[in-house]
Amino acid sequence: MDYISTRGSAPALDFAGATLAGLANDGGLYVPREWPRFSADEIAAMAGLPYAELAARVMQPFVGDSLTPERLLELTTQAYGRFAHKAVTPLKQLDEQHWLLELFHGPTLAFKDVALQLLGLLFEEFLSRGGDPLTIVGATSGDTGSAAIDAVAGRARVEIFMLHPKGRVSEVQRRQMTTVLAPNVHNIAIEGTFDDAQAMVKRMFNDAAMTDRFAIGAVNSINWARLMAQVVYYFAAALQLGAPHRKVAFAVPTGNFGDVFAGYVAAQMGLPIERLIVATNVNDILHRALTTGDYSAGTVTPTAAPSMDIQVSSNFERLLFDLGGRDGKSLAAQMAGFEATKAMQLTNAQREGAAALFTSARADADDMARALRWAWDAAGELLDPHTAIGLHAAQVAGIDPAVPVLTLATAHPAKFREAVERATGHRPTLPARIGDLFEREERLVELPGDYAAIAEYVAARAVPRG
Ligand SMILES: Cc1ncc(COP(=O)(O)O)c(C=O)c1O
Ligand SMILES: N[C@@H](CCOP(=O)(O)O)C(=O)O
Repeated sequence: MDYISTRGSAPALDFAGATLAGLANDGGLYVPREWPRFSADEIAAMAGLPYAELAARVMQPFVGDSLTPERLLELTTQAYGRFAHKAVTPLKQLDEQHWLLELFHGPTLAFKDVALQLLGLLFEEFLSRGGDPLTIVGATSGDTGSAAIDAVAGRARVEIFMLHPKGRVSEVQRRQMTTVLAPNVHNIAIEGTFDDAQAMVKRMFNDAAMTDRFAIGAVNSINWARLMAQVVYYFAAALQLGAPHRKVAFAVPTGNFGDVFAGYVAAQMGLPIERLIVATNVNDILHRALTTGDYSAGTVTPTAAPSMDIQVSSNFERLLFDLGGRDGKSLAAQMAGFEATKAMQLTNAQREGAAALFTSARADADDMARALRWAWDAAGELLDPHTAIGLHAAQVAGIDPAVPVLTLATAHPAKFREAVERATGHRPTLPARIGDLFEREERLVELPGDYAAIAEYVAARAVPRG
């Protein structure tokens, strides 16, 4: 399997190359040249596999020759061995139609661990084969940061620089990043929003002054390997509810469009999915794009679901590429227009293609609080605010009552204790493994939201090529 850029002019790479490269050097995102497809019989044969085995089975076509099947299974076994639940991503039933797909049993209590625990091992594996040391530069609105740091802290030949928007992540989220004191971890709080941080990260991948000196790598979902690992839990969940003989729908709290794009990939691979419900908070660019075709970024409004306070959704580009006939040249022009004006219109093909599988809904603060209360009162479940937005969307999407709807529970409620307590009157407790988080020492620097300042900081601490 090789990987091509959504903007059509970067060199194609194999899986190991695309994993280490992160972003393509034409500014595009890597996608597999074609979607591998499983038959219904092949999917049926996956039922009952332990998670690590299912993961290796689903991911092998994407990995190609970069890892043997035996080595891939060793890595998935190691990655998912650190999860606190034996099923890794268990299901919980809320009522006759609605289910939670719990994705927060990893070390940092958010769905990001599912991919990043594996990605840390993939980096180690591919770097052990030679090449330059890796300088990871990432942006986080709260959860990617701690999951990526946990995955690479202390690993040889990797430095990680993680940018978060100062004051716009929860205290638990910040501490989960800043209390990791390994020398290869560098936390940077910037003035600005997640979008500002993400734009600076992407700029660094295209800054020859940096890329000539350093091998810049990505842990955000611009890195294809992130999404590949997330495809697995769509299979795991659907198989438990009767796939491939029965369709299910998924409601996905969405920001950077990575998680829900993984669902789209699962559908392309043959998993029967009724609908993918894109749930946004008031930062609703994706809801507007999917309902009206208008993809235009406004200013970011801080909410109680801060990890979704995003207006520029990186992975939407992957969807537009696929739905637009995989024409890199015309997508490059469309994205250049968006980068210049922060607005673009979807083409008819993109709109119609998206409408065939995606539905969307937007939740304001009241909708979110109502969903939190409903889950607590009706099912005795404390949700986190992001999951509550997903549940709201699941409940208003109008899915046929015969079709099970799974809401992706993307974070543990304890990461957002204040918001959960405000809505339900109940304060979730931190799981024992991070029970002492508030006693740990923090280390971070504060920098202006200015590319030159960030690049200078990284260049002074990263390990050069060679
Ligand atoms: C808890 C939580 N839910 C949902 C999302 C949105 O996921 P995505 O950016 O993949 O759309 C994020 C951040 O990415 C998150 O941290
Ligand atoms: N919500 C994310 C934002 C970054 O998204 P990513 O999936 O592209 O890494 C976060 O928590 O940091």
